[in-house]
Amino acid sequence: MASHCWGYGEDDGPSSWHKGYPIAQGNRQSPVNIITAETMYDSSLSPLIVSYENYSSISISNNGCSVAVEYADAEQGPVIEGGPLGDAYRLKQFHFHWGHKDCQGSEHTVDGRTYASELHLVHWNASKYQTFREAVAAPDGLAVLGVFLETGKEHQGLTKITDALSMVKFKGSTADLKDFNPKCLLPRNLNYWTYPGSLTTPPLHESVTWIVFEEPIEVSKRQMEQFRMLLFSEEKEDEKFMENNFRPPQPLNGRKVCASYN
Ligand SMILES: CCCCCOc1ccc(S(N)(=O)=O)cc1
Ligand SMILES: [Zn+2]
Repeated sequence: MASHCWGYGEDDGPSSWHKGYPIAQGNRQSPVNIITAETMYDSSLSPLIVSYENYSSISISNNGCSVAVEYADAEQGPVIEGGPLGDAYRLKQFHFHWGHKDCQGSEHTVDGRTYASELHLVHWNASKYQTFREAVAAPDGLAVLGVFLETGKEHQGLTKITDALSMVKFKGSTADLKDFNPKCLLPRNLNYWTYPGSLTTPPLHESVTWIVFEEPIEVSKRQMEQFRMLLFSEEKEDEKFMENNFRPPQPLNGRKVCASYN
């Protein structure tokens, strides 16, 4: 499989990714099902420090498998540290995974429960590596914050994103999106689970320290519908709605999921 001919369809979906990316069958793949009774409270986990004050978002784009908001690569940019992290990790982009309907769409699951969507805030270890591309393949290269989305009341902060989706309907489209503060997308309670894993899309590098928040954020059904009007396809191609762009849970292979709270 040449690069970028993977997808979420019948023939190019997650069950066939191993043909082009053998690491798909590796021993620290993501996402996983988090079995809460088997998580381990780790008192040595310090609180997660989220320093998103100096954010400068640049654009929102449809890359054919999700919709992503990119951040400027600046020394004093938004970073996270603490928790399971030994270094400061800089925010590169955030994106979402969602379903055809509200009862499925998340990548991680909790005791088998799926959520309508899952937000990934992707950070790279700028203390140790020079670029994102270098970090993306290193075992301590990335840290991704996972936030579950469930349907309920409208998410005020998210409306700036959901109202911009119509501008990036087609694969390959990009629009300006300045000054979006990602902090508003985090849940109130920052209790989290953490475990060593991978990218959940090709190239599936085993380079991610996952930090998944227990508390979901609420978004409206209308906001979920706005994600589902995005297309996997380009302007000239047959219309294929972007939905069910999630990988199912992968084997833990003996990995322990640690909890930041007791
Ligand atoms: C060599 C360039 C790799 C670009 C791909 O980067 C990714 C892919 C997946 C994720 S996710 N769903 O695990 O958060 C985060 C970043
Ligand atoms: Zn993702």
